[in-house]
Amino acid sequence: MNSDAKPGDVIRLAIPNKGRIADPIIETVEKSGLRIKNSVQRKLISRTSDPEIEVLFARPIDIPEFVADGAADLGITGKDMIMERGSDVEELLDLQSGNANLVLAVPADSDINDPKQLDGLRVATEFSGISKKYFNGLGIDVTLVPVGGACEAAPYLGIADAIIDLTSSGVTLATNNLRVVDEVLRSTTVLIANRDAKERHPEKIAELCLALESVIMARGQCYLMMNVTRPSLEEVKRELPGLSGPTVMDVSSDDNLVAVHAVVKEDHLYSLVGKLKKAGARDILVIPIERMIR
Ligand SMILES: Nc1ncnc2c1ncn2[C@@H]1O[C@H](COP(=O)(O)OP(=O)(O)OP(=O)(O)O)[C@@H](O)[C@H]1O
Ligand SMILES: O=P(O)(O)OC[C@H]1O[C@H](OP(=O)(O)OP(=O)(O)O)[C@H](O)[C@@H]1O
Ligand SMILES: [Mg+2]
Repeated sequence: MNSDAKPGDVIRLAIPNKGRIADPIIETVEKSGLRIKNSVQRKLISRTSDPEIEVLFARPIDIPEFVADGAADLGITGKDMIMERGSDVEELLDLQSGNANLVLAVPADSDINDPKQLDGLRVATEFSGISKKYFNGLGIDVTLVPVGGACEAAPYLGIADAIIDLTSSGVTLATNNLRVVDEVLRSTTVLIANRDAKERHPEKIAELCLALESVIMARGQCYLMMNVTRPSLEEVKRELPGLSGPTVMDVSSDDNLVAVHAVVKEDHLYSLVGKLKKAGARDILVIPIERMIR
């Protein structure tokens, strides 16, 4: 057995080795408590803080088939990669990151406003599998022009009348004077498994899902602690939405004082702290939340 061969009882999790979704995925996995031993060197196979789980670093587009054919038990990659490969895998969890839309776009001055107008025309794309299914579903016969990247140049170069490509900020489309005609797919990063892995390791997979979910739930939330005199309590509580209302505790050193704790959205904090102070709160502490399980 070579050094990278997987002993039977170890679960292999494939994650991206490069590209814009790689680091956010590694960060989420590490924040869940599963530390990756060689995440810097990006060795092919890396041990983790859980002796029963190892990580396989791979290209995002290869991860769906690695999971489907058993080279890995689990994987984290983009939904668009899974759809493009048409892999037989099960989605276990949406990591709610790596958001990208796969869109059909045409030159801004084109008279095409409906995909049906592309019948008999050419469409350049890196996503031939998804595009074929999309146009078949619409009953439209187009010529797909496969490209390996920089798809947005195709109409300008005269090799296609439209493109199907990813967009997130919209800068590439705008820069290349391209206009969206239809949305083909909304992609996020997802945790996937093959059926065999789900049957052999139900508890470990459930444990990993819960750990990852706790990181996702905690995103954008923070923990507030403050002291409030009893007469100000009602006014302070009115300012605190919280998950299930704030927690109020007696302060042993002072009968007139209570401690108030609450989970609040980080983006409410800027205006909230001033309102709480005005309502009578003091000694206000803001603490980041790493994980949250409802
Ligand atoms: N512009 C983008 N915005 C958001 N997500 C993107 C974008 N481009 C690619 N992705 C996502 O990154 C994942 C991997 O795609 P890909 O391998 O092309 O990565 P990349 O970051 O674009 O790297 P590369 O530089 O090799 O193109 C896919 O799931 C895809 O949805
Ligand atoms: O909406 P935006 O934020 O502008 O991103 C969209 C661009 O990102 C991807 O290209 P990438 O930069 O990954 O190059 P690639 O085509 O070689 O993958 C995609 O193919 C688009 O061209
Ligand atoms: Mg890319």
